[in-house]
Amino acid sequence: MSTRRVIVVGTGYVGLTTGACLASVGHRVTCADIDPAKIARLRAGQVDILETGLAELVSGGTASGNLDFVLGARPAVVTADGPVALFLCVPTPMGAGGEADLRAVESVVGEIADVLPAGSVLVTKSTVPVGTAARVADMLGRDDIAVVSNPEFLREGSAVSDFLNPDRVVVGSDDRAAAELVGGLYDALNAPVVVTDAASAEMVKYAANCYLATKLSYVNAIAGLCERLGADVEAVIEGMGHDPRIGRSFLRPGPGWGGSCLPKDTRALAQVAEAAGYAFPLLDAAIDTNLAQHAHVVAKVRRLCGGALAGARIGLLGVAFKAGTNDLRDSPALAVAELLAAEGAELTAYDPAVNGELSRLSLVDDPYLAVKGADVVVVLTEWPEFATLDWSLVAELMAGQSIVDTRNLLPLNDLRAEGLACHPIGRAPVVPAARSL
Ligand SMILES: NC(=O)c1ccc[n+]([C@@H]2O[C@H](COP(=O)([O-])OP(=O)(O)OC[C@H]3O[C@@H](n4cnc5c(N)ncnc54)[C@H](O)[C@@H]3O)[C@@H](O)[C@H]2O)c1
Ligand SMILES: O=c1ccn([C@@H]2O[C@H](COP(=O)(O)OP(=O)(O)O[C@H]3O[C@H](CO)[C@@H](O)[C@H](O)[C@H]3O)[C@@H](O)[C@H]2O)c(=O)[nH]1
Repeated sequence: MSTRRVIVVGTGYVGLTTGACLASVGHRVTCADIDPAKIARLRAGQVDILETGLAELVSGGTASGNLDFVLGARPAVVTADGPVALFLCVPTPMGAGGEADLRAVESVVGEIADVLPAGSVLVTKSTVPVGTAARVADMLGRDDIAVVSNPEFLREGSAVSDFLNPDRVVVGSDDRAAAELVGGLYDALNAPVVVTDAASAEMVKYAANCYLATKLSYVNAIAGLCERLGADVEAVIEGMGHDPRIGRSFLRPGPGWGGSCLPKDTRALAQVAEAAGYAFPLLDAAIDTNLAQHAHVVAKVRRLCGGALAGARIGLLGVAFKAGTNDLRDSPALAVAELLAAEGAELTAYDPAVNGELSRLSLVDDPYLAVKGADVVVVLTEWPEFATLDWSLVAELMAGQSIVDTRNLLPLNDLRAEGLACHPIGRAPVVPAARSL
């Protein structure tokens, strides 16, 4: 089987990064999307998402002739004059019962089934449950097309760098030659390539994301216990992280994990396990611990407001689900905001990457406007600039003195010096000498 062309369907975080990066290593790539406005903007070199280096790769690819943009998957496929590797990078959001909603995947497969050139490979890069490659092959009904699972592990905010420097490339298919062919598209990246069957490749993605989520729920639970017992989670992480079996990465406590992937993928695997009659209490507990972490942050704020949030003015620093992105999908900051608002708190928020309208809170374009008049300020996203605010000015602007730092980001002694009390996660509060809280 030979493949001359790459087509990427879906130009979001994964699709646009995949298309632009594959073009940058020499492949001839056409990116397709269902959204006409997005295609028009991409043709004009405009990239909507906040990803370092992506706009440059898009303009470089367009200029070199290696990258172009087409409205619709079918029109992109019919222009191909020979076999293609077609990457499905469409959304697989959480369905009503927690399951992965595969309607976009199925819709694209239906759209292209009869026009895919013989000898092509259909690659599922969207995160899809075990068995989807087999189902896609059934839907295609073509024995001249191979289906390969090639899950993606990039993180938002560092998508280009993650894609171009992957820890590994996973390709799975019941047609080994097709899997190797897709693995070969990544040759220029010099990454380890794991070649396996389709079901195992699909499982790798959920196993990895659910492991990461479980690791974070574990560290958040340890942080909660540290608060009760008078230990310092930062020292605990340092002590644990030296053990290479544990590692230092992905061990930061926070307001809970969120984003467009971990919440939906944990729920999807839990749903798959339940449907298979397989008890997976560890995964259920990781999800429940995460919801409890949002509530834990709210309880801290409530306590600092004297036991009731009704009418309290709360300043929020950060609404994105993590620093480096403007993505709000399943943001723990918004989950916390929602709970605070439900108890009657009045919320003003600032995020350096987010503007526009949000329900339940007033979004301002200056951190000092967010803290002005606040009884309590809560840091919810780890933007580095929050660590270097003018604490003297913050103290002057706030109505109260308490800051809840859910990312353990702030310079505790600088805050104390300005008369502010800082309440981190998993470690003792640092309060001004004259005050007792
Ligand atoms: N965001 C991440 O960090 C990340 C990382 C790894 C894997 N994934 C997985 O990759 C998949 C895509 O995620 P994303 O974050 O890139 O999504 P996204 O929402 O950013 O982008 C999806 C794109 O697909 C387009 N689309 C939807 N239906 C279409 C159709 N029928 N035809 C053509 N285009 C269509 C949308 O217009 C949109 O531009 C999901 O399965 C997700 O779980 C995401
Ligand atoms: O030590 C840490 C690391 C992360 N987080 C939080 O965990 C969530 C997820 O963060 P991250 O994994 O960096 O973001 P994503 O971009 O959603 O990436 C995850 O989800 C992607 C989509 O499946 C995968 O491809 C990536 O490998 C996987 O890391 C965010 O709310 C972070 O704030 C912490 O609280 N502490």
